[in-house]
Amino acid sequence: MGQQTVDPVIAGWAAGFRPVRDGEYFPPHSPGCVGCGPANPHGLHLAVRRHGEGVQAEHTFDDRHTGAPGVAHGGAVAMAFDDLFGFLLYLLGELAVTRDLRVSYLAPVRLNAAYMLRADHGARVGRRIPVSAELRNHDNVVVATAEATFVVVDTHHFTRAAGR
Ligand SMILES: CCCCCCCCCC(=O)SCCNC(=O)CCNC(=O)[C@H](O)C(C)(C)COP(=O)(O)OP(=O)(O)OC[C@H]1O[C@@H](n2cnc3c(N)ncnc32)[C@H](O)[C@@H]1OP(=O)(O)O
Repeated sequence: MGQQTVDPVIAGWAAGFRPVRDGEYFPPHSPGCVGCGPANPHGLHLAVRRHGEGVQAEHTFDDRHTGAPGVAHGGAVAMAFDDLFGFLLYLLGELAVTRDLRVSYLAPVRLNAAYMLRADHGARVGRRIPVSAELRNHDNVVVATAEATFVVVDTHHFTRAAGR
């Protein structure tokens, strides 16, 4: 590393994740994370908690994430899923990144309405971790689903990506 400064967020990930009890909220990936960071004014501000061996979040998309009038942009919905998957890593104790993400949009996701997100992981195979998630409306109807493959990386992946 020499004289280079290690990003404190990456250093924190490298130090490992603290245990989180069932029902407890996780810390954000970073203060500026567009999915969950409280300091990002453009972000979703997802608040994610442990639910058994999975994770869940209540979320309301707002006008900042408009696609068609009154409807959440599909990219914003995909971002919510992708960020939610990132919290499964806290449970797994692995550093990993999204290699692919497939979203099925089954019904429009309305703005300013509460939804429930839930994600679970499968068993790691090689460096691959399969994950899946659902988005349900207040009537408990599934309006979108997602599947992704996360690939396990080491901290150098993030320091390289950050140009450090
Ligand atoms: C706590 C940490 C929180 C982090 C923040 C979370 C935020 C939310 C999640 C994100 O937004 S992550 C950011 C978006 N993703 C990226 O920026 C990743 C960009 N891609 C890469 O850097 C590389 O492609 C990657 C590190 C993922 C893989 O490159 P490698 O050269 O290291 O691996 P390789 O391509 O050889 O494939 C690794 C494994 O994945 C498998 N694989 C590759 N593509 C696949 C595919 N499409 N489907 C299934 N498996 C696949 C491949 O067969 C192999 O399996 P095995 O290890 O079992 O042999």
